[in-house]
Amino acid sequence: MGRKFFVGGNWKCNGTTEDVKKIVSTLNSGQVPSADVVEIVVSPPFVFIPFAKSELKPQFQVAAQNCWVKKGGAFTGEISAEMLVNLGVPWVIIGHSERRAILNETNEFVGDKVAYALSQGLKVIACVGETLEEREAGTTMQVVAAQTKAIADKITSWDNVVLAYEPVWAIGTGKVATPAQAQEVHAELRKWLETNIKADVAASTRIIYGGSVNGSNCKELGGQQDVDGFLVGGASLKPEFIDIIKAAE
Ligand SMILES: O=C(COP(=O)(O)O)NO
Repeated sequence: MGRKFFVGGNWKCNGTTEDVKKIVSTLNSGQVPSADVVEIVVSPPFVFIPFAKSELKPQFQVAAQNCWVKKGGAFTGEISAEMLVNLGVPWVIIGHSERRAILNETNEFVGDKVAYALSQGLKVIACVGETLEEREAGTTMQVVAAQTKAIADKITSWDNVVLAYEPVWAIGTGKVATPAQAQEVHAELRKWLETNIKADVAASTRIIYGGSVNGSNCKELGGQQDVDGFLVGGASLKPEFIDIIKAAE
């Protein structure tokens, strides 16, 4: 398979300058596996990106949590992909369920954002995931396939895309998906890529899980054949994030 394990930390809308200094210090002093074993990307709020990027050890890459859908300009409040590239930020998270739900980001808008970010040279963590209602209705795969298709329809290469499956009902709830639930959807997503894109894209694309990952559940989740890592929220703000990264071993 040869997919390098990938652990992302999504700090969301959290932190003060003091908090960030503490998190950076904890990460820099953590004993993590080597860069040929695990790829680590932490995603501070925009305002802390320059500090975090300058203070973190090189093994900790930095991501933005979003970027605008086209070239910058008269879009008050937005941050453009060009600005992130100019800052030397290599990654961006796009399509997080909180943005889909709260800011009504549609599948097509997310697809356009992923395409534009890639076109500017950014690497993208693209998020998909179903709500509890959608899972209980038995429509999980239809939902995440439609979300993935909306991205696939707009891009020409998956080389710089990591797909994050984050069931909405597991985000911030403590109700983590079981390893079997995660593996089932990851395997279906990989099959979707094989059927609709190309076999080598399916084999090489990292599909990571997010939703209440912590130091206790990460090992079993990460041991699933099609779980290539995590996108961690709450626990990425705590020292246990180092333990989660070690699940790569
Ligand atoms: O939203 C998440 C997961 O958040 P939690 O780990 O806090 O469930 N990742 O992007």
